[in-house]
Amino acid sequence: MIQHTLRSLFGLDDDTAVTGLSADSRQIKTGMVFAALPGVAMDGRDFISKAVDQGAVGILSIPGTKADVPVVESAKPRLAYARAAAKLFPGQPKTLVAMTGTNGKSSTVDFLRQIWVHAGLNAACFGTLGATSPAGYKPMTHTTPDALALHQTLSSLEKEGVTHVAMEASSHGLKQYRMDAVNITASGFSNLTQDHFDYHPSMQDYFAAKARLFIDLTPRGAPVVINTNDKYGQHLVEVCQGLGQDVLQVGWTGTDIRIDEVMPHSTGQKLTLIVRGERHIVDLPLAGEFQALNAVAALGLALKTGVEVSTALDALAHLKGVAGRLELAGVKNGASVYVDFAHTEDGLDKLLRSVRPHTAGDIIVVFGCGGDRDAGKRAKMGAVAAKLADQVIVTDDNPRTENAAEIRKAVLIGCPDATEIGDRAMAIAAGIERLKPQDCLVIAGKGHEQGQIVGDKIIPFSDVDVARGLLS
Ligand SMILES: CC(=O)N[C@H]1[C@@H](OP(=O)(O)OP(=O)(O)OC[C@H]2O[C@@H](n3ccc(=O)[nH]c3=O)[C@H](O)[C@@H]2O)O[C@H](CO)[C@@H](O)[C@@H]1O[C@H](C)C(=O)N[C@@H](C)C(=O)N[C@H](CCC(=O)O)C(=O)O
Ligand SMILES: Nc1ncnc2c1ncn2[C@@H]1O[C@H](COP(=O)(O)OP(=O)(O)OP(=O)(O)O)[C@@H](O)[C@H]1O
Ligand SMILES: N[C@H](CCC[C@H](N)C(=O)O)C(=O)O
Ligand SMILES: [Mg+2]
Repeated sequence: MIQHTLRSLFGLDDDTAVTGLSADSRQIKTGMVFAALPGVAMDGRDFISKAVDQGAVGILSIPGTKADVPVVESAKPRLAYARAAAKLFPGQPKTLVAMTGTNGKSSTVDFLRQIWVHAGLNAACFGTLGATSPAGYKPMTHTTPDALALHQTLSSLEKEGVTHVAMEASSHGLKQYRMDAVNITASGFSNLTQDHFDYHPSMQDYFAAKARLFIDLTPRGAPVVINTNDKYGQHLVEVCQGLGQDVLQVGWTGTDIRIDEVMPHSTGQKLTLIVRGERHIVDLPLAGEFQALNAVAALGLALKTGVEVSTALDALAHLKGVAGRLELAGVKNGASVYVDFAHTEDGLDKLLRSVRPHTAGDIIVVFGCGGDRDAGKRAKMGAVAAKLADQVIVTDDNPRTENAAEIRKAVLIGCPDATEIGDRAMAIAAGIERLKPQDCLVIAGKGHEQGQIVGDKIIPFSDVDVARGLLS
């Protein structure tokens, strides 16, 4: 089957034994087709001879590529690669929702999965946090996996019997055509704020990548759920209406699902929602404005994929928080310690505003910024921390290949009065040490992550485990 599919896809003769496809020469074995893709850091074409030595029987690449084996040329080889991946791993869950936006994707896809499960459906979600389905949990390396891994995942979920799946669409994934062969039923948009300027040359380019989900990948007439608080969301509403999509507007200003009132309390928030013109009160067991916004986006997507209003609202009242998103790590003499994944200026802003109504004393924040990522957000995150927290401790996130002290220095431009403690465990310890009974400590930036990336090594590290260890 694979043989025949690949042979016909790549126009190879009947005698050629074709065994698989990869875009990584290191994975090539006898009989495979090598997709030689020009990339960000390297050029796959530089590895063609190595791939052929290892047994590649065909090459997929851009026009003009030369090799000692047949070459299939494509002006968009990543698109051709994605289409080949979908043919190799056929089968996708019937209802497939893709969620995009700078912040809120992981939370929204998990909330949607929870609503579907509450409605009795065989549902899954995947992205930054890995894949969760009734069969269990599988880790993943990317928010939107490489096309081959993506179609492998979709195919195995469908074989498991999953009928409803929600996935995250990252701007990298969309720009690199990773999900162009995915059969999308509905899509969602949360917001667009500064991130990834190491990869996108401008906000326009970043928006254009996100907008591909709605313009190129979601079928005309399909439901799209958009948070209209966001100015890019408002623009996207016009674009999608122009294209004839079935637009559902949600959020504080949502015309279809509107958050009318929020009453924070000790264990969550009471939301008054106007859903299709009718008023409903939901006790959401999760704190924070951003979690309310993600919950209504998930609600919109659930309604558009066939869940009854009453069932979906009941599911919201039973929602479980997502790992590393405003996760309570513990309490010290009445002071709460939260771990969160805010790693953008807007995320940190929303996070710190979310804990304020629950904090009578000081908000102490411990955070840093990742290396080899958008350097422009560092001082801006520092400034937000200085503005909205009472005490700031700047520490290391994932320095990757950058000098950690230089990253901290860039953050400190925005919060010059902050305390600097490079060692993350020591910074968390200092934050806990400072806590008085009415205070709140927020450890931001790494959320669910189980390791700290230093150079090319991953050192085991979990904010929640470190905080719990220190609190016990
Ligand atoms: C910047 C970026 O998006 N890079 C992704 C991209 O790599 P690339 O093709 O540009 O890679 P490259 O290193 O320049 O190499 C070019 C080609 O040569 C090949 N190669 C390279 C070396 C070799 O020995 N042999 C070989 O064949 C590579 O496999 C690649 O096909 O395509 C690869 C395959 O899909 C991804 O694994 C890789 O993710 C890297 C590891 C990464 O860190 N990506 C992050 C930034 C990312 O994608 N993040 C997003 C968003 C996260 C968020 O939401 O905030 C995500 O979806 O995860
Ligand atoms: N709707 C939102 N608006 C603003 N900030 C949010 C929103 N939702 C989540 N956040 C903040 O962003 C962090 C990450 O949330 P989440 O993991 O859901 O986003 P994501 O879009 O999946 O991120 P990533 O790009 O890393 O995949 C949260 O911990 C929170 O601090
Ligand atoms: N998906 C995001 C996560 C950032 C998390 C933060 N801990 C960092 O390393 O910058 C990224 O890869 O940019
Ligand atoms: Mg995510």
